[in-house]
Amino acid sequence: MSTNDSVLVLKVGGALMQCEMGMARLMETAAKMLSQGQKVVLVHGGGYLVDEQLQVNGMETVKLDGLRVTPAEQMPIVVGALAGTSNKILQAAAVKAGVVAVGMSLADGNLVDARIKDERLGLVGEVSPKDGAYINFVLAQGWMPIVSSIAVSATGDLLNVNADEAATVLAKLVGGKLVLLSDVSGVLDGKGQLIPQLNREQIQQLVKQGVIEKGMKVKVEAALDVAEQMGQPVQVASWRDAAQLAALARGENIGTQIQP
Ligand SMILES: Nc1ncnc2c1ncn2[C@@H]1O[C@H](COP(=O)(O)OP(=O)(O)O)[C@@H](O)[C@H]1O
Ligand SMILES: CC(=O)N[C@@H](CCC(=O)OP(=O)(O)O)C(=O)O
Repeated sequence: MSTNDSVLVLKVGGALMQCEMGMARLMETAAKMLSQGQKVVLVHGGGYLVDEQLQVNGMETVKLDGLRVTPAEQMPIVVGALAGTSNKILQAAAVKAGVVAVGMSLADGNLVDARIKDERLGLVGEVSPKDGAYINFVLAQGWMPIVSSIAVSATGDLLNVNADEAATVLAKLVGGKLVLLSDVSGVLDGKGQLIPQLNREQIQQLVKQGVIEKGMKVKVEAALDVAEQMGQPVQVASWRDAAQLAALARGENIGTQIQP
């Protein structure tokens, strides 16, 4: 697959939407990159907001290996929190920073193929890249797509896709460089120290030891899939860290490099 260095696919975790300052800093970084001609796709999660909304509605959060078990009765809440509230909160922050943002989901413009991932997870989707025309059109205007991880299957079911997996598929679709920004500075070792680089073997070892778990396990496995398929490192870093964002804007590597 060809790689176009001028597209950066940035994924942000849901905790960002609870931090005004974090959103402002991220959008200022995006505005700077866009003004330099860098194309940016922003993919977002919103797991925290989904948890909160489920609780308010008297429903339970159940996760299997970092993925939300999504029964049909929870779907309206999941879609509202991700494709609605989270997407629009980020769009508002983008507009405030002077970025022209186009809010969308994986269901728009034939971007992906989506199917049920595993019956045990309910309406959780697995996606693969399909047609880049829509997102490439948006990018060609100098606009920033802000993409939620809600997809629709060929049979018309709404599906909940893990946002790290959504970001990997969009990175493959646009041939972009992938950076996964979470609330931790990167992948941490058993002592809480940042690990600068990881390959498949090291990841398997750390997962086995229980050092990499839950959401970070999903993230690192998604990153490894892209790194191996595209033959380029994927970065796992933090949106909280102003120095990392500044380095990102300068085109430097930040956080943990997941190596092909
Ligand atoms: N080895 C690890 N290094 C860093 N974080 C880890 C590790 N293992 C588990 N985690 C957890 O993974 C979380 C990040 O994954 P997740 O919550 O899915 O992030 P996001 O919502 O930002 O995508 C961290 O906040 C941390 O609690
Ligand atoms: C299937 C699945 O787990 N979907 C995720 C989608 C949101 C997400 O991934 O949010 P973060 O990036 O904030 O974790 C969920 O429902 O929480």
